[in-house]
Amino acid sequence: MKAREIQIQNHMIKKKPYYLPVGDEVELFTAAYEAKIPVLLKGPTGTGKTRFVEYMAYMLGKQLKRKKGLPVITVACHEDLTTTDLVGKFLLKGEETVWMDGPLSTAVKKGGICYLDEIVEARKDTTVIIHPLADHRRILPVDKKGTVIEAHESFFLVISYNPGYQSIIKELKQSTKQRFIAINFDYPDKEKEAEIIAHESGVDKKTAADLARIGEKIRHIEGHALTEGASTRVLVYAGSLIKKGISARRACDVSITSLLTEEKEVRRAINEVISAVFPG
Ligand SMILES: Nc1ncnc2c1ncn2[C@@H]1O[C@H](COP(=O)(O)OP(=O)(O)OP(=O)(O)O)[C@@H](O)[C@H]1O
Repeated sequence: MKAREIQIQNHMIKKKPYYLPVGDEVELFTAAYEAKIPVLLKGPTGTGKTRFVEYMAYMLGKQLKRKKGLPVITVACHEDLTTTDLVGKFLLKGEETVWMDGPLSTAVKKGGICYLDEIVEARKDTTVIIHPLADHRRILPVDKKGTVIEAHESFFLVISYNPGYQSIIKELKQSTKQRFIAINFDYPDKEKEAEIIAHESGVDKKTAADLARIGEKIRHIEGHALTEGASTRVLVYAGSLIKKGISARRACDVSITSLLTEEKEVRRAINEVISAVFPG
């Protein structure tokens, strides 16, 4: 079998991740976890979805009295992702054929959160594999072995997608979507975003508030010119560079302006926003 690359991260969240709730997402996720209803996180890039999953894994693990939180297995989905990548395959080892679990079957057996990032990128025949796992059955059929795995008590399925990128062809099937509850992620308000920037980058409160103001203003030109506004992530990056001694204008240039668009007019508009907040 041809070697395939699949991006997986499997880790225990040992330290409490910093996460600032922006709405009722913590309560919703906790209730869904307890009711065993899988969760779909929807929202633009860099708005804290991954951080939130890590935070919830830590918090729910504590609730379950697990010292190190729940493990999180993250799979970055792409269009070549197959059910074999997720569920597992037989491998030839010397004379023997051995079975190797995929990330999904590992999480289903051992428990913890399986986070399928950008699920909509995967082909529809791959996504349907999660259907029996995502409803009351909580089972994963392993066709190649002719077996079925019952999900571990603590297994929890979380998927994410960014509606902004998607064409109609790439929409999730209704039969997939309607097995989840959807929690919407968006940019936090200015005050909360400034708090996040200050915490994550270490800049002082005033600089963090200025960066948050830039973020908000750029998002207002978004509708006309940009596919997506400046995310909290890029504002944190700008803050981190400022903290390292780069001038505020230059930091914003390399972490915000140069990334958001190639269009001169739009860049000019972004630069105006930045220079109004950080004049020279
Ligand atoms: N509510 C929040 N609390 C704490 N940090 C946040 C929050 N929102 C955003 N961040 C910061 O923004 C960064 C990016 O967030 P994250 O990687 O979770 O985004 P994402 O929504 O998963 O993005 P993508 O869709 O591209 O994977 C985080 O590393 C963190 O520094």
